[in-house]
Amino acid sequence: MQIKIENLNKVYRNGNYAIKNLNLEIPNGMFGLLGPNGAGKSTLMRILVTLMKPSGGKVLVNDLDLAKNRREIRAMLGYLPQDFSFFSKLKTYEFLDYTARLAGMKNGASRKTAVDQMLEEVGLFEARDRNANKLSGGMKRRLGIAQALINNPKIIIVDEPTTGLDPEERIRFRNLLSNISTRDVIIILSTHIVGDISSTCNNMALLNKGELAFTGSPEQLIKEAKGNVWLISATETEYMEINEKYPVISTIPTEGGWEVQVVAPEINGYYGKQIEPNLEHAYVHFMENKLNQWSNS
Ligand SMILES: Nc1ncnc2c1ncn2[C@@H]1O[C@H](COP(=O)(O)OP(=O)(O)OP(=O)(O)O)[C@@H](O)[C@H]1O
Repeated sequence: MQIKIENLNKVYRNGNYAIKNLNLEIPNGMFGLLGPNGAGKSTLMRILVTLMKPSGGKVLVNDLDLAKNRREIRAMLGYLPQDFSFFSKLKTYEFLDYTARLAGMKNGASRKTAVDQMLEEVGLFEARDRNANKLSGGMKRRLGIAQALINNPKIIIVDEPTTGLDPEERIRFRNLLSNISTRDVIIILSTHIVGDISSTCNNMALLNKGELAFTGSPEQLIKEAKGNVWLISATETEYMEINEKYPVISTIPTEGGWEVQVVAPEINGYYGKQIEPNLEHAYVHFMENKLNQWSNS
């Protein structure tokens, strides 16, 4: 599977320019779409799932054109929207059975098998008789992914899937997606949570104000931050100054002061050492430096 996005633009009726000349290739596997609020992630997702037409440009899925082959492409899609909700009166298995019917699975016996298998896969089989609205937040998200997967989609699009989940459920959800990504599918994971991408995605894109700021592997983005992450041993007063001067990633109290992680090319006058960047550092480095440089130029 491959998605090719060419010169994509989206201007909303009120003049908001949500996607600007976007060119992007999305290969098989798990693809992370990262960007701050308002970057254009949801707009791009909505275009990809055919809920919205772009103002200009092209999207190709393998050799199919999204503008001309909407029905064929729809049949390949599974979508978990950010604000996923379901009919409260239905039991968990009833809800999934209903979505399977909507997806065109007409045969009752094979639909039942598919529903049971899917409930098993997302770890909801034991909860199948529970009302869907009584499930925990994490279980609801898993039911959301189950409805997106029920018709064996080739392209799975999940928008901010881990928002509101506790750490354990977040890891579980990521692992579930990772398992599925080993098949011949594309999973696009849109998020502003860097941790969701670092642990699962082989490729990613960084969007900012509707424009592509970076695309490549998370490792490539991390490489760009090398030499720009510091661990400073600071006194209380120094810590206050540092907080004003640099983006602080984390602080740990020590005896008589603080250990402060910052992203900066140099730390004039402070006592510290360089440390290996992770994706969170790299994201902050990129947003602080490159994007500020661009907007100033
Ligand atoms: N229906 C709409 N009408 C007008 N402008 C919109 C509409 N939906 C989104 N926008 C604007 O388009 C831009 C991109 O929004 P979008 O929701 O795609 O970003 P996002 O990256 O998904 O952000 P978030 O994480 O906050 O959902 C923003 O400036 C937003 O205000």
